[in-house]
Amino acid sequence: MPNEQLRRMDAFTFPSYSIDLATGEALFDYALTGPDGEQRFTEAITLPLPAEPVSDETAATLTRVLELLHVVAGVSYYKAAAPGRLVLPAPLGAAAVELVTAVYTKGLAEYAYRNQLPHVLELRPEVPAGEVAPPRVYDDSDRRPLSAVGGGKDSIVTLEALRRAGFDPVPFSVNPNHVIVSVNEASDLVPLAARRRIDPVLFDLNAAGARNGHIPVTAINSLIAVATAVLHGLGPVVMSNERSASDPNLVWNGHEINHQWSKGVEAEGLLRSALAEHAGLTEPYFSLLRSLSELHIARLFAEIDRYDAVVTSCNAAFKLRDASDRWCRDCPKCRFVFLAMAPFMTRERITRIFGGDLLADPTQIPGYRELLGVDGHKPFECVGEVEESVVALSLLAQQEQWRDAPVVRALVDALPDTAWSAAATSDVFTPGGPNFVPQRYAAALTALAWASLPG
Ligand SMILES: CC(=O)N[C@H]1[C@@H](OP(=O)(O)OP(=O)(O)OC[C@H]2O[C@@H](n3ccc(=O)[nH]c3=O)[C@H](O)[C@@H]2O)O[C@H](CO)[C@@H](O)[C@@H]1O[C@H](C)C(=O)N[C@@H](C)C(=O)N[C@@H](CCC(=O)O)C(=O)O
Ligand SMILES: Nc1ncnc2c1ncn2[C@@H]1O[C@H](COP(=O)(O)OP(=O)(O)OP(=O)(O)O)[C@@H](O)[C@H]1O
Repeated sequence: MPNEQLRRMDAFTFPSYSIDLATGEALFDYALTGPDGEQRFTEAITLPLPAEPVSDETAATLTRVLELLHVVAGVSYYKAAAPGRLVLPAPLGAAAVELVTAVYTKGLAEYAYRNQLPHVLELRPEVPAGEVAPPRVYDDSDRRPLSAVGGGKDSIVTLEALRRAGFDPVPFSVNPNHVIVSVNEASDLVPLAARRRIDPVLFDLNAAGARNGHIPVTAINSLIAVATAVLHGLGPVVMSNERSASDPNLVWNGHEINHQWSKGVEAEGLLRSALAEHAGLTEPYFSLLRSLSELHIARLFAEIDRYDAVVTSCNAAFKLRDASDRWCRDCPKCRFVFLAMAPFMTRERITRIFGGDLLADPTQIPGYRELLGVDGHKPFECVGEVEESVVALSLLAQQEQWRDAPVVRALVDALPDTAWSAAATSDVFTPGGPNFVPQRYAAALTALAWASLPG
């Protein structure tokens, strides 16, 4: 469909969805509609099948989770045109509507900002009138957790914390690539995987210049994980989303723009409430690392060495096409994770993990100046707060192995005195902020956190 016609689309709808319990394949249909006709899309998500056929009760709970997933996963296609109307397929309760509204507004905020589409931030779904039958209540809280694995340091810390505390986690990923497969192999745990196929029509439209941009992918992966947990009779989905994921990159037209919105604590709370209301799940989903800073997580990761040869946090390795093999060593995320891990590792170890030493390379200085708040705003990437970068730098400046590295020297000279005094009183190693970690899981993290304390 030509681009001009896409731009005239006035509504986004959700014609149907289906699940085949014999194959695990769910098909989600979407449509952009307007005066020139409609553009249809179908996304296919294949859940891993359990050994035994599922009961009617489980199938009913699964259906409820998939109803939420159908609506949430529509963001990828909505964004090709960003019409003014979002027309939901069926009545939903208040908590589910709140989730959907936030996913399409706050979750698409970076997209709205970059494409200069302020109406997206004000979008309100049209919800068909009617009652939603109450779901069966499903208490899953004491079952084996499903631990989402993204191949980076954060999910490795969670997996190890759960395992060491005796929770017997099941690693889970959507479309595991070679990095995730290697991380799972290194864990020696038996993983589950779901397949997600975005409609290729979207890529054709993108290539022809359709509207495009960032989407809240964690909300989608999270609901796929919850659906898998339900199907396999497992317990809560445990995520590895950190404290700083809740902090915006900037404010535009009075709205917070957060690249990581669906990793933040607001999204976590909304998802939990919607799953409780719509699917009857009592303990569906939480982030074990919610109260920790990225720097704190990096310190915990340094205590674990079994994944050194495989861990990869660089997003370039997770592209659907033309992915890098591991760390690209030239993006904000590589720069930040290197800076965050360096204070807690030997220079030889971190250079081995990354395949190079970023702090020895002066061409990295401009990128690091952004991370340290000297230039520009926090990059649109999964990176920690400026304060965390400053604290990491101050730790490096005190270490013989790092203090003369060209990048460390240049950055120390570039930072104003006020930054150093803020770093001196920083609470980056003090867990804090709201979280949804159940009591019995909180101890898992505390044990790992204590193990990493110096001395
Ligand atoms: C890997 C990556 O960072 N991709 C972002 C990149 O997309 P790119 O075109 O370079 O490559 P692909 O990821 O292969 O995407 C191809 C197109 O498909 C669209 N798409 C992809 C996944 C999906 O679920 N829906 C889609 O519509 C995508 O828009 C491309 O047109 O740039 C894009 C535009 O900014 C980003 O949207 C891509 O981000 C992926 C969705 C992704 O998986 N990113 C995560 C690594 C990521 O950014 N995670 C955030 C958390 C964000 C959140 O709120 O959940 C983080 O870790 O901070
Ligand atoms: N393909 C995936 N399948 C399932 N969960 C995923 C996938 N990719 C990321 N996640 C989960 O989404 C959350 C955010 O991902 P993120 O990339 O920040 O984490 P990570 O890979 O563990 O660590 P890092 O921040 O070092 O990259 C984490 O809980 C992660 O486990």
